[in-house]
Amino acid sequence: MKVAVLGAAGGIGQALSLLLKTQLPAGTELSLFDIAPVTPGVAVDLSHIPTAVDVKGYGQDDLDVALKGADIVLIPAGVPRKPGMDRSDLFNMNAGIIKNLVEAVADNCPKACVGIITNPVNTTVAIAAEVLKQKGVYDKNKLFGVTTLDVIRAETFVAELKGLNPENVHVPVIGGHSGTTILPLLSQVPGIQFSDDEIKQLTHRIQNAGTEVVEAKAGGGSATLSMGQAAARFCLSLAKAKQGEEVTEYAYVEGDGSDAQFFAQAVRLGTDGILEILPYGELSDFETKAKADMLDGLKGDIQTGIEFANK
Ligand SMILES: NC(=O)c1ccc[n+]([C@@H]2O[C@H](COP(=O)([O-])OP(=O)(O)OC[C@H]3O[C@@H](n4cnc5c(N)ncnc54)[C@H](O)[C@@H]3O)[C@@H](O)[C@H]2O)c1
Ligand SMILES: O=C(O)C[C@H](O)C(=O)O
Repeated sequence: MKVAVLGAAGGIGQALSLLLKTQLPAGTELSLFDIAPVTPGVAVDLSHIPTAVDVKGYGQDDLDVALKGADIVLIPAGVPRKPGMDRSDLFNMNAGIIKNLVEAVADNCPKACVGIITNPVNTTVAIAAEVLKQKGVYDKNKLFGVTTLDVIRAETFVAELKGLNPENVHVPVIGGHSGTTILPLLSQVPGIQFSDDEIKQLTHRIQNAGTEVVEAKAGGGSATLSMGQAAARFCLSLAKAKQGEEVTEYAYVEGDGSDAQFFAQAVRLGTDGILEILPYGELSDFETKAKADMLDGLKGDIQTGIEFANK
């Protein structure tokens, strides 16, 4: 199996690559690409860790070879937020980066499962889908916006509030990946009841957790370490699924369009990507209203991506 990370020298890229070097199955090739000149050095550094994962680093001119034959591609390439910015403010910088990188994915590894981390995810995933369609290789079962960070945050915050071990807490998070489009389904957390106040406060904290990190880093970027962990979890699930294990994860994917063309939901993964998008079940009144209130915004974010890719 070959796993490629595009943007591998960045804050997320390095954390993710470290976790993948130590956790991917033996025999995997880990291919690191970034335009930053340090990239081959990051690969040499990681290559001294004694696991049977073979790391190679590629710079600026070697995108094609970095991607050739990859089974899984993770893309955290691009600019992060600073305080005062919304994720959508990153569109001008990151849209073109995603377009170029996904074109190369289509040319070099058209059958790969692709996880988009670069913000604004609500929009960059739509760009990626359009680019893959233009290249005639789009498979909606293999394109994912990585929203795992929303899930691990929700589980952490619920566990903190209720004094539980976060490993035993499971919180569905649906919708998109920005502000109110992030919709935790606290009514569906097994075995835990919340007061109305707790629901309001937790929902707000989960929706604003990215901003919490951006403000705490005070101009030094956004979440990198927790995102590295989240992306590694998602990638390892894709890898397990490729090897025949059935795994369920949440991700922002193209489903039946009943909410929006792309929508984060639980997906059952198999050897060829999504086997099944699982229904999210019955929502509480609070969640039903929150979903209704955010859908137009999410659809607008998606439309922005479609228009960008087709202009
Ligand atoms: N999906 C999520 O939940 C989530 C979470 C955190 C951050 N993000 C997003 O991930 C992105 C990266 O964040 P970061 O903190 O790692 O940023 P960073 O600045 O630390 O790293 C980004 C890396 O991308 C590289 N890069 C830029 N253009 C490139 C190109 N054309 N090809 C290859 N590499 C390129 C840069 O050289 C840099 O090394 C941001 O857009 C951020 O908003 C998403
Ligand atoms: O908040 C950001 O800009 C980065 C990321 O989307 C996050 O949720 O941490």
